[in-house]
Amino acid sequence: MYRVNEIFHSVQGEGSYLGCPATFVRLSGCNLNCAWCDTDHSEKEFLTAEEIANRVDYEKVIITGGEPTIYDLKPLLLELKKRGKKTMLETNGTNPTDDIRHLLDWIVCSPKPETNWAINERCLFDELKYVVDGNFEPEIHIPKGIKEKYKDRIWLQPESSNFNLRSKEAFYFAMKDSSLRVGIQLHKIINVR
Ligand SMILES: Nc1nc2[nH]cc(C(=O)O)c2c(=O)[nH]1
Ligand code: SF4
Ligand SMILES: [Mg+2]
Repeated sequence: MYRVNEIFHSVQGEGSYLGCPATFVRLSGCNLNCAWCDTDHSEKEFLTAEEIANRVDYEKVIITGGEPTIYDLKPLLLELKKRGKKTMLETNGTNPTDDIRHLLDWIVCSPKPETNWAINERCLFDELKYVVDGNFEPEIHIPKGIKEKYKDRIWLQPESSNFNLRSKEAFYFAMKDSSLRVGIQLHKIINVR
């Protein structure tokens, strides 16, 4: 059983798949407690893998939270793959993903200040997303090897409560280091889910 906050249909508002319609599965609970956490991940429903998969309408499904890797995601991912879904995960990078990598088409890792932007050595991913929050410094907080390996797939996302100022910071960071990329949260700008 999974503790679920919400299942909704929207458009990916962040990262490489920006603009793609997708079903979002927001699992409840998180292993961190970030100061600027903007997400309600309280529990609303208890659902089985099959019950969740039955509610996924779009081909793309984004599993998010909270922190989805606090669950054993295998049963859910197997159920989604059985239905031919393209599976995507949003994780804070603190837990391994190597054991579920083969069941995921895309993994977004978003390290957090709460852990000093650490990434678990068994956390495999396809792209990185850093929130530009006034404390984040690319030169200090992004490991050098990662910068080279993930060039053009490292998103700098302005923190939304101070969007104009943080966006400008993100611009300057990217202009100084061309492996970085300025991102947005489209859903927040247009105020949809
Ligand atoms: N539209 C939309 N795109 C998103 N991409 C990542 C989200 C998340 O909360 O993990 C999210 C979200 O909550 N809404
Ligand atoms: S990792 Fe994400 S969901 Fe968890 S507290 Fe931090 S911002 Fe919120
Ligand atoms: Mg969000």
